[in-house]
Amino acid sequence: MVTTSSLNLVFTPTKPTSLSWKHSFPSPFTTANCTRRQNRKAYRFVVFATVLADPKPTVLVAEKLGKAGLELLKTFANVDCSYNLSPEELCTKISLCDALIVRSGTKVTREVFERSGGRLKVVGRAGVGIDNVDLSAATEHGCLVVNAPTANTIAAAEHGIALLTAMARNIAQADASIKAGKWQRSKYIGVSLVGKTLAVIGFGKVGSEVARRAKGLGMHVIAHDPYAPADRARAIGVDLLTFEEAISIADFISLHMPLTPATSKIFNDQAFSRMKKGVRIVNVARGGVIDEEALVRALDSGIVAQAALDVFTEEPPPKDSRLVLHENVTVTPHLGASTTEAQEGVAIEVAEAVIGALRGELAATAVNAPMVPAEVLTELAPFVTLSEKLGRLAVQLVAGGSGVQSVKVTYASARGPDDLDTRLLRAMITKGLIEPITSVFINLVNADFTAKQRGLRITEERFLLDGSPENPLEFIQVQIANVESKFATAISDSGEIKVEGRVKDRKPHLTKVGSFSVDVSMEGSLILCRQVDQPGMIGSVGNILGEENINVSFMSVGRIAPRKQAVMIIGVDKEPNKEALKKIGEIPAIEEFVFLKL
Ligand SMILES: NC(=O)C1=CN([C@@H]2O[C@H](COP(=O)(O)OP(=O)(O)OC[C@H]3O[C@@H](n4cnc5c(N)ncnc54)[C@H](O)[C@@H]3O)[C@@H](O)[C@H]2O)C=CC1
Ligand SMILES: O=C(O)C(=O)COP(=O)(O)O
Repeated sequence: MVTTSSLNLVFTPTKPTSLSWKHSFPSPFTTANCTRRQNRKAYRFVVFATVLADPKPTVLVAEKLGKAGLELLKTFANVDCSYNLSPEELCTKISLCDALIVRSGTKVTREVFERSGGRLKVVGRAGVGIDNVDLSAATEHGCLVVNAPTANTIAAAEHGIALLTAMARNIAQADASIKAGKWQRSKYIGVSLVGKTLAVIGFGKVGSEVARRAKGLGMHVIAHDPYAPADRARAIGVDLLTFEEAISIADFISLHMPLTPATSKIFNDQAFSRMKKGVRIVNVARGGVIDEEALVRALDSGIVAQAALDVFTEEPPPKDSRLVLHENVTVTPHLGASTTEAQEGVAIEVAEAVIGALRGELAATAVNAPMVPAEVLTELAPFVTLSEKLGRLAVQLVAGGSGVQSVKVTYASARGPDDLDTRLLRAMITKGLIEPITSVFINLVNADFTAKQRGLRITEERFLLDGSPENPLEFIQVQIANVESKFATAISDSGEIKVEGRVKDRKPHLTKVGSFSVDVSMEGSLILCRQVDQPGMIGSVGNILGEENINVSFMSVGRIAPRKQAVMIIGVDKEPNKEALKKIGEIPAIEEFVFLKL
């Protein structure tokens, strides 16, 4: 039977477990008018574990941002507002920045991430569409991308309705004509909206607000959105139809989907050929969802009677663009989000998200990382620390040249799989496994990507325990298969390096090494020894460390049986020098030992 005894020789108080990174950026949420935001239920999780050299991070604001957002940023960071940078100027500046804030006018390309030299930690998009940010490159570089998805919804919807009504009544054309000295009342006879069918393509935040408003104008509204829940549409009195059905029965079509490979040029010759002759189209989404040349053809042939466009494939569009100059086309220069209210809103939304991310927290607007709700995170916090330390410990037990390829993580919990989100834990185990052996910086954003790139296969297993699921987890076990260990004792009976940990008093504890049960708090550095169990062992090692003035923070001995093999784990405040380690190795009863940094 394996028994455990544990002995705390010198108690070293530990810092409370903190999920924010080790840098000490002050909280920006200290002024009275920010308390509402502070109290708002935010989603938070660990993103970065770097210590930034400058006490204040630098945020590059590359496009005009609302004043309230800038003020908020300035409470926390050095803010560099440099608008209209050329791509080369952006790439040059970026290596000096921890965060970048953009709107739709800046292309955040792979080169931007490459040239940042790893310093860029977060890109904030002060708006919804993130098609101007190379998300794959961001993820590969461990750079978080956040957006401001809610604050401009109403502005975009109102602009959609403004374009719809302006188009139907020829407002822009009539305005231009009267300013040119003409009075053409019969030329600008419009069409009525009441009773007409409007197809909303993309029934998300903006699309559903457009639908609501169009119903108020007496229109019959239908929608197409492959991912929208039918009950949400029903609640607004909108029928969800297929793309073909929706575009073929509509008198008006309003576009509100994101630009993705699937939606790129979805409005092409074929789509236009299915529409009712004389259909009218509004686009406040992205220019790229329309094949603009096909739209010109459809306008020329009369299939499309009118179009009202806020967005273009290329922005600004070429001065001689046939589409823009077409007499049946009304255009605005990407003004959907441009209201005073929306700009203040997105500025605050994005500033909060960027500050949160730089502080090691994250608002609910991460685009390239999973989100963990605040209450779940509070519960998981000590397990997050445990996960990273288990990974860090396990990989240091691997003998050089073994090549870690296959890692199995077992989560023992009384909770069902739906009640336990392990993405954060897996990311932190990955971080612990990879960071000690490379110069790669790992966070929740790039953990899975980096593991995959390095050929590291991490499988997860749940071990369902009986009993009350009060604690999210009972223990976590990390096993590395097909490797040699520099501490043979760490190899379990089934042949893998195995370490297991639990959380006690919200602190991570190592509770198993190989087949030996132990119990040590996982902090500082550890010396793991295998010896023949006999009196005086703790004293012998303690004396050697004492001579070197090394504080021992705790000790734990796990043994198979009295006077048989035992594992002794000693926590030390600093790394013993080579001489001291050699002396420990020379204690006759010690069969093997290893020094590990947590
Ligand atoms: N012109 C402007 O200034 C503004 C433009 N926008 C753009 O409007 C669009 C919508 O924004 P939100 O409503 O906030 O986003 P959202 O994410 O709430 O809604 C987008 C909807 O499109 C749907 N969708 C995805 N693929 C689709 C497909 N193939 N066909 C039909 N629907 C599809 C999604 O299921 C989702 O419901 C985005 O492209 C955004 O960038 C948003 C704000 C301002
Ligand atoms: O939020 C969006 O998706 C928009 O298109 C708004 O773009 P903007 O921030 O005005 O450049």
